[in-house]
Parts: sequence; C-alpha cells; structure tokens
Amino acid sequence: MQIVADENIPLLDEFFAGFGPVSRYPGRSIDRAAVGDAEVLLVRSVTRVDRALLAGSQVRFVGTCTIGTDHLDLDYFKEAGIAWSSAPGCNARGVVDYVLGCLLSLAEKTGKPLAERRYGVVGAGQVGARLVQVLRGLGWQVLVCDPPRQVLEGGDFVDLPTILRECDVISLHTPLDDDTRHLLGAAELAQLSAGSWLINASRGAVVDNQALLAHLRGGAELQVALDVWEGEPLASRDLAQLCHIATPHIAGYSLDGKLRGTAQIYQAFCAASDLVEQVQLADLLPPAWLGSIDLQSATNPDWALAMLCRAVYDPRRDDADFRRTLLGDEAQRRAAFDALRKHYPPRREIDGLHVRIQGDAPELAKRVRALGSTLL
Ligand SMILES: NC(=O)c1ccc[n+]([C@@H]2O[C@H](COP(=O)([O-])OP(=O)(O)OC[C@H]3O[C@@H](n4cnc5c(N)ncnc54)[C@H](O)[C@@H]3O)[C@@H](O)[C@H]2O)c1
Ligand SMILES: O=C(O)[C@H](O)[C@H](O)COP(=O)(O)O
Repeated sequence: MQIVADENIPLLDEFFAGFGPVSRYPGRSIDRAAVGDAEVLLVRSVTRVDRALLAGSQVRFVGTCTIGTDHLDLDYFKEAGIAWSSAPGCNARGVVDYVLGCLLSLAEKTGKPLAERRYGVVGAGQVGARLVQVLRGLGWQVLVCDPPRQVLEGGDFVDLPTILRECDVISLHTPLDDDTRHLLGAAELAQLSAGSWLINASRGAVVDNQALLAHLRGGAELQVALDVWEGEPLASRDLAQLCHIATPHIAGYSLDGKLRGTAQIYQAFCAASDLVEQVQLADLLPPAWLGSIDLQSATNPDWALAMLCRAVYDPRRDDADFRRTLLGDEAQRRAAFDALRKHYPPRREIDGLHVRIQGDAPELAKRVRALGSTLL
C-alpha cells in the first residue's frame, strides 16, 4: 500500500511505515502527480483535498492530522466512498495555552487585571470548551456563544450580539464554514466597546481582515492577537503591525498536540482498515521536561499564574519571530510563514505541569487546578 504524506507530519515512520512506503512532500506541493497510485493520503491543513486532487486516483483513506477540516471536500469524499478522519481535539490544549499567553501579555500592556475582565468565548467545541473550563476555574466571568450547541443542548449560551456588547475580551473558536466566514466584519467590530481585546486562533477568514485593518486604522481602541490570517501563508503586514500579538498559525503547535494528531489518524486508519493497532503514542511521547515546581504558600497567586503558564509557553517569542519576517517582500513573507511553522521549536502543554504547594494556600491551589496542572 502506498502512502503519500505531508512532510511536516511527525512520527510518520513510527506509525505508518509498517503499512507500506511513505512518500513525503511539502503540503502545498501535493498535487495529482504526487498522489500518483497512493491509496492513503495524509495531510495537514495546507493541502486542499477535493475532487480536483483525487478524482481517478486510488486514494481510499484521507487523514488530516489537524482539528480543522475546512481544507477537505467532505461531500466529495462521501460521493466517492473515500474514508477519512481528522484528529478532533488533538492540539486543543495548545490553543488554550496560546490564549492564556496572549491574555497575560495583554494584561501587562494595558494594566487591566485579568480577573476584572468579562470573557466571551465564541465556539465552545474542543478548543472553546476547554478554554471556558480554564477561565471559569480561575473564577473569571465568561459568556459563551455557540448556536449549534444551544439548539442541541439548550443551557447557558448567549448570542453573538450579546458577546460583542457585554464582553471586553473575545476569543474566537468556531470552524470556518459558510456561516462563520467573516463572522466578525465591520458591523460587528463597530459594536465592540472601547478597550476590548480580540483574539483569533480559529481560522483567518472568521474575521474580515480588511475590515479589522480599517477598524484599527480608524483609531479603534482595540487590542488584537491574531494567530490566523486570511490568505495564509501571506498575512497582511499592515494588519500584523497593528496587532499586539501576531503569530504564523502556531497556536496549536504543542509537541504533544502534533504527536497526538498523527496518533489519532493512525488509530482512525486502523479502525477503517480493520487492523489491530501496533503502535502506542505513550511509548513515543517524550517525558515531561519540567520536574515538579514547588511554590511557597505566600506566593502571590497572580504571579504564580503567569509564571506557571510562561514556564511552559509564551507566545511573545513566536510574535517576535514572526514580526522579524514582516519586512520581506511577498515571496519572502510567504516562505517565512511556512518556514517558521516547519521549524517550530518543540513546546509542551501547561496541563502537563506538576506543582507542589508548601503549606495551605487555597487561592494558589485554585489557579493550579484551573490550569489543569497536577497539584501534588
Ligand atoms: N490556530 C491553530 O493552531 C488552531 C488549532 C486547532 C484548531 N484551530 C481551529 O479552531 C477552531 C475550533 O476548533 P475546535 O476543535 O474547537 O472545533 P470544534 O468543531 O470542536 O468546535 C467548534 C464549535 O464552534 C461551534 N460553532 C459553529 N458555528 C458557530 C457559530 N456561528 N457561532 C458560534 N459557535 C459556532 C460549534 O457548535 C462547535 O461547538 C477551528 O476553526 C479549528 O480549525 C486552530
Ligand atoms: O486545525 C488544526 O489542527 C490547526 O489549525 C493546526 O495547527 C494546523 O496546523 P497545520 O496543519 O497547518 O500544520
């Protein structure tokens, strides 16, 4: 069985070489010629997989080692009888860690205490629901907008206008589809109150980038963190320069999340092919990099929150790396966007931390638990 795969999928040999030869290509170069006689196609988000790519091919299974599926033509897969799988939730924790890092940085820049903000999470699936759990665990006020879940579950959801009107931090976590393309356009941005913060780590086109640029150029009092861009790998330089945090679509790029993505596709492939799994992610995942962290009971809880998050991940490093690439011409900027992602340094996840508190410190313990870290 021949397998064609994006070269940026980690652990390809460990999980897939047992099934047949694996040919690797840059994801943006996977075309009909590359697919050739392959029966299995393994991609990331940068490869559009549709009729144009697959019609007449031997491909019977498509796996995307990502959460997002907007690059897949699922209707075509159904029509053509092609089995497929994404990797739901694989890197959701990485995105939560990214948002936490953005919040810490925004709080420092603006002097606004995080506990006094009201958070609006738009889209409460794998990523958004985890984020809501962390923010509420910290005791912060959170409103949640998720119309599909609201229809199914009823419960404690609000609509988008309520979020725009009542929240001063808005974090977007919807899929990209016909309903969410430009979910935030000029009209929605105009409803944000002065001093708001906007974070988008979903898909670029969930926010109308031109409208956001015009809004910021018009002097809006809005702080923005963008990880995703319309037109990737070419992000708007003008927009990036007006963002407080600008990064090249790496919010979910934790090492754990990437490896989980490959493992989930392997599991899905085994299930679709009636094969018994032979490889376990637990045997391949490196051990935690930080041993346990000891905190004294007198430690300031807010300092501890920032320290614990940043001990694992700080998006300001990614922002700095990306910002240095913005001066190039368009071709250089496209290449740099992809290169930063291809050579992304490994990072772990905050809920992998083990924290010991010396003495009784309920506020500290609350923060450690909210982060999902293990309290020893
Ligand atoms: N930047 C990154 O590195 C990165 C990493 C992972 C995921 N993502 C993206 O983040 C987004 C969320 O991923 P996920 O795994 O949580 O997806 P998910 O499918 O698990 O959850 C999405 C949620 O959005 C809700 N939703 C759909 N339409 C909505 C609307 N109009 N308004 C509000 N809510 C709506 C759905 O009901 C669902 O609960 C996706 O776009 C995904 O591609 C980005
Ligand atoms: O959808 C996802 O899982 C994320 O956006 C993921 O981080 C995309 O990474 P890529 O496939 O572009 O490497």
